[in-house]
Amino acid sequence: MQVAMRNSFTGMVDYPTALQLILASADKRTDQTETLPLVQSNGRIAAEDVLATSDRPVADSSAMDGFAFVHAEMEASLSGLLAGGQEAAGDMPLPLQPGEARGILTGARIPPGADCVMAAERMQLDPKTGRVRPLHALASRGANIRRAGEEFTHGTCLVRRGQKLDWRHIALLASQNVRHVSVVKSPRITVVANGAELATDAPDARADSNTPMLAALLTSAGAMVKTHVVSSDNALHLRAELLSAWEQSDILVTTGGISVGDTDNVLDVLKELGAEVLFRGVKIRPGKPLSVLEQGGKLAFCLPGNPGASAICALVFLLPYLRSVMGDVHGPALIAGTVDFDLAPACDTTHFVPVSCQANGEGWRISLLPSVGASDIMVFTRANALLRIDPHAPVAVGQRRWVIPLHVS
Ligand SMILES: Nc1nc2c(c(=O)[nH]1)N[C@H]1C(S)=C(S)[C@@H](COP(=O)(O)OP(=O)(O)OC[C@H]3O[C@@H](n4cnc5c(N)ncnc54)[C@H](O)[C@@H]3O)O[C@H]1N2
Ligand code: MOO
Repeated sequence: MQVAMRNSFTGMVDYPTALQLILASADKRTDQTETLPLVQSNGRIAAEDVLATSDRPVADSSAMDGFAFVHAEMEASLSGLLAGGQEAAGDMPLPLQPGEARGILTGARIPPGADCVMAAERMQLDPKTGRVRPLHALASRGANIRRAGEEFTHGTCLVRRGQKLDWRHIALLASQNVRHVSVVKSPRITVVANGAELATDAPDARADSNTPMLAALLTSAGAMVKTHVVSSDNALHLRAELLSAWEQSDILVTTGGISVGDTDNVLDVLKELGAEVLFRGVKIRPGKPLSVLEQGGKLAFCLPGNPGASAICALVFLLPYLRSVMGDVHGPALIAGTVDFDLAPACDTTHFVPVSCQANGEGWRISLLPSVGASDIMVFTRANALLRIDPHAPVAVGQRRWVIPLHVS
């Protein structure tokens, strides 16, 4: 006779269904915004479009240190044009005088009338006459002039709502004198680990690696993270911690205690607290026990205790949910490479395999790494990507596959 188990995995969903259910309940937080000084917005999601308030360059300007002049005058003059003063970036030049070649530095506004700039080293100055002319050929009309608005014009959208901001956007916005930006508020996540083995004085104590791991991963993805360890298998202790954690956060994450063992209390405790099961178990490996519950629009992600399984569930379910609630319109950039191994998934199960993805001259080569399975965290320090292998889609040497980078930013 089969041993009866609590909370068995009888109604597991497949990977696409689990992801769909999670994303469907992502309550967009893009209406919850805050305004930050520009430099503090690094890594945050823009809450609104930001438009250019001026052309860039703001006026025709020089691309070289040299001389600005009228092309037709220089072409017509054998002895060259009279060297005038010098314009630097920040000056507001007066119009060019007839017959004048005005000294000019890179970035300076072109004096009205000038239509050509030549680099100083391509010109010669006669010290006796004070005239300059090209050393060799005359540059073409319009040469070395950056045209007003050639990079972008007033009103151009510089940053779209939903863009994750980094140094590139910060530079662009700073160039427009933007001092503050409106960004989406970071979701508050509480991660609660549980298990009597996590008590330092347990007879066979184990270190908690899941809360530091998840805190790092989720912080990198833009969340504000708190962690708690319930180092006991007592359901009442867990209940008290989960109740306060859920009240104080937008997303609850638990690790451990979600399988079918006698001390796996997480599912029952959350149900007791009024949560409804979105799904119980997913046909994936590792990470099968992953269960997600919902209460009042908030989700609880119950990740398996096995550290490798916990990491993979966080990467493939929790991060997409987090990005979605933050209104992040760009997912992680996937990498395409060529696989150098064969691997057949168990039927009806989606596998997630840490892989090494190395450049080999022809592109990326995706290699399998030795791993002891769901408890393995060492493998993630050797791997740099995750390969998804769908049911009935075995991997074979030479295939092109997409992988998810492990680096989260
Ligand atoms: N009869 C069955 N047993 C198990 C099944 C099943 O279907 N039937 N599923 C297995 C799978 S798959 C997984 S994964 C694990 C997950 O179990 P739990 O989520 O309940 O995790 P625990 O039992 O609490 O711990 C498992 C393992 O992970 C270690 N752990 C737990 N928390 C942490 C932490 N914070 N940091 C580091 N390591 C942690 C714990 O010490 C255990 O070694 O269940 C299988 N069993
Ligand atoms: O899937 Mo569990 O996640 O094998 O350890």
